[in-house]
Amino acid sequence: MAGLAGRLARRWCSGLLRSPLQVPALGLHMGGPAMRTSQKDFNNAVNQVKLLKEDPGNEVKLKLYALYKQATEGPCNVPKPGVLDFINKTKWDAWNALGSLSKEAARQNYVDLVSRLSASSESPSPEAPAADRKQPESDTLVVTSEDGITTIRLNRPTKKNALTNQMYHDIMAALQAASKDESVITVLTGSGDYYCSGNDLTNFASVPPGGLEEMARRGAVLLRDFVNCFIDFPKPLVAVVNGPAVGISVTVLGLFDVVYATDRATFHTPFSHLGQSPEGCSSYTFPKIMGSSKAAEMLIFGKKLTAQEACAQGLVTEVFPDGTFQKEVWARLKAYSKLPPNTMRISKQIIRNRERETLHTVNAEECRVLRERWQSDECMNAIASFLSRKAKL
Ligand SMILES: CCCCCC/C=C/C(=O)SCCNC(=O)CCNC(=O)[C@H](O)C(C)(C)COP(=O)(O)OP(=O)(O)OC[C@H]1O[C@@H](n2cnc3c(N)ncnc32)[C@H](O)[C@@H]1OP(=O)(O)O
Repeated sequence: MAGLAGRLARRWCSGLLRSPLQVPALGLHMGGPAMRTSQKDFNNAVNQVKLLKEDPGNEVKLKLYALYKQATEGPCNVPKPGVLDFINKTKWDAWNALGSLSKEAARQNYVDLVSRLSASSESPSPEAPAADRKQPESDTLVVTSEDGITTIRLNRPTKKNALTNQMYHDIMAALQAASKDESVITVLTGSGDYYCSGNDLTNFASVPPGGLEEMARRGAVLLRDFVNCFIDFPKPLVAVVNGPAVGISVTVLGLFDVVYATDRATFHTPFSHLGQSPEGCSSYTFPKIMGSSKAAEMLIFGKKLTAQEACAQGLVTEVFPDGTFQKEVWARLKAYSKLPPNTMRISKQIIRNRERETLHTVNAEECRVLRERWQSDECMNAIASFLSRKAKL
């Protein structure tokens, strides 16, 4: 929860430490019983925050904000912002979470926190980076090439490998590079216990100046380009599904040549729960792979399949016991990578080329429909529910 709150708060937090306008004025009545922390200590701490050498990160800034409000105004006493007012709601939640903490205790906590921050900013420890420091975007995707196999690894395990907008771009770039490199097989897999939890729902949290309409337009362009990269990928493409898969990470599987899954994996396309509609060409590939009624159960009703069920439906090529999954799969892929590369590429083309145009048409149509869905109340309410932690799959 705190991690998500911090992310949502990034925009307003970014200037909090520097701009006095964003820190409410002091000079409040701070009287009352004997206090361990004087008003002077508190005022000093407020000034000290602005002089910190290192950005303490959004989580900490949110904590500082909440303690400041509690110390100066007491328990949260303003109406809760609407669910779609993500930023103010995040701030309100942080303040409200302090409950009936006294002004004195809040002031003390604020001063203690600032003193810890000042100490650590004086002697930074490279071995112990701040837990909430943002990783460089490039770390969320790791691309390696070995034994004729290029592996694209989703590397955001703490967020179940949810796909940020940056990751969509990075995956497209990685696929472009893999299509031209020396490797013969390309693999997509995930780090940690999940394969991928689908689109990062906070992608929808920062609405650009053009409003919801512009956000939906941009999303549709990005989605179309992303899926096109899978449709046009020229070499054998293998998914090594190391855990549960959700949303777009499931739908594009219909565009892979082979899908290996651990028996821990599940396959879930909860579009109706999210007020969204199918993408990744699944409206075409899933009925073709598993028949229209099984596809409907997944894509309309959001039925989650086990790995064995997905294999029985033809979406997964083979399921492996989790304990031996990595060993067995990589041994097999290494053996396949010794096969003649041109022959494999040509075989893929003859299997896929016939329907390539159809897939592009399907992709464009799915993106057009989604663009409308993203502007619907059903969709916005579902996303707001997830972001405010009321809903989870
Ligand atoms: C260019 C745009 C293209 C869009 C294409 C359209 C794509 C559509 C889709 O992909 S639809 C599917 C969207 N995904 C979801 O709805 C999944 C939402 N996540 C969950 O329901 C759950 O997190 C879970 C079931 C995947 C895992 O539950 P659990 O094991 O209990 O873990 P946590 O919920 O505690 O998750 C840990 C941490 O990760 C964050 N997180 C997980 N998934 C997402 C996500 N999809 N978007 C954003 N954040 C996600 C979760 O919030 C936790 O964060 P925290 O530690 O609280 O900060």
